[in-house]
Amino acid sequence: MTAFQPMPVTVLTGYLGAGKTTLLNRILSEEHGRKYAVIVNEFGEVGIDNDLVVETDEGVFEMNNGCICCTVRGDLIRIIEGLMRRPGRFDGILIETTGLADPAPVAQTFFVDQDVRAKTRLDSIVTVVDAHHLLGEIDHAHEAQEQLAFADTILINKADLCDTEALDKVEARIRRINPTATIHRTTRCALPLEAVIGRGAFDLDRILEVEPDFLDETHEHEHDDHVASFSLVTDTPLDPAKFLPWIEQITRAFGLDMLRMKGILAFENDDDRFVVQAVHMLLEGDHQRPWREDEKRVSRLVFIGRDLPRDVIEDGFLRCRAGRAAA
Ligand SMILES: Nc1nc2c(ncn2[C@@H]2O[C@H](COP(=O)(O)OP(=O)(O)OP(=O)(O)O)[C@@H](O)[C@H]2O)c(=O)[nH]1
Repeated sequence: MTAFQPMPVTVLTGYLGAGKTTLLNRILSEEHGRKYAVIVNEFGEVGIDNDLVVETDEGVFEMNNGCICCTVRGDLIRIIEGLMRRPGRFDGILIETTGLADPAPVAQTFFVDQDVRAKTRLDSIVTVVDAHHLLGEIDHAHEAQEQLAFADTILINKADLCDTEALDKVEARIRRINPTATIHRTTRCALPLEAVIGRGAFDLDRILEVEPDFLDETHEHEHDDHVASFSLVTDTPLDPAKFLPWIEQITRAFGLDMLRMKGILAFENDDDRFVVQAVHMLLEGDHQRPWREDEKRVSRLVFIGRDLPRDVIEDGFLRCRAGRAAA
């Protein structure tokens, strides 16, 4: 009989659009012979992330009812307890938090809840950074600072968008917040998996230095009240000739305040799902995979930003439906 081994848990965090899902998909796609249970939490009423994560044997557990660090901690505990009743099915748990989550309460769950604590071991908090946007954001985004302070491993991602001098500046800023974490520079989160998984890197003593009340359950934190999310949904197919120029225009016009946009779209006369994403003004779009027979061809877009004009954006979006007059 083998001795009981607590289940290793890796928390993937990082500000909006930094590359957490990209890293998660890399971990899940690599040939390593291990199986991971995945928990994804996102900010916004319409779940999109679940659809952007590659297929896994165990499925993806979604928590969309709020921020993982606030209202859904009870859900997190229940999901983990449920997973622990399926021993032998997987080798580790990966948790992707929303870009607006403070990782402290997530990490705290693995120490203050007796049951979870007995069965799991927090292996590492990995923080992904958008090298292109970090310096513009960090002073306004309290969550981004917390995510860096709590990390034991940091990926300075999107290195392809910066020169060495800019990356050095980003690294210097990160070091002011976290002098000890292991830092890697990456493009599309490409790095050997051993750099992020199974390192036993989480160090409670260091965390208690950063946050002396870490183990105190009443620990409070605040979110930026101006950051809000809304979702747009339609089951009428969209006309790409209208939608693509419109979304480019929206991204240009509102890019400064638009922290994140992502969507899964059904275009007219197109059997493939189209995924569109933006982080501020950087926009990407591509076909993903064919719509399945049993899937409703619904277009969903989620916007997260500071004081974005929902009515203007919604009006423009609805005008992109096939057969409607353009804006
Ligand atoms: N140029 C460039 N783009 C990247 C890189 N890594 C990720 N992206 C793109 O950045 C966008 C956000 O990536 P995600 O992996 O979805 O980021 P995320 O942190 O999961 O985003 P949220 O969970 O929505 O906050 C996508 O359009 C990616 O294709 C990179 O290294 N370079």
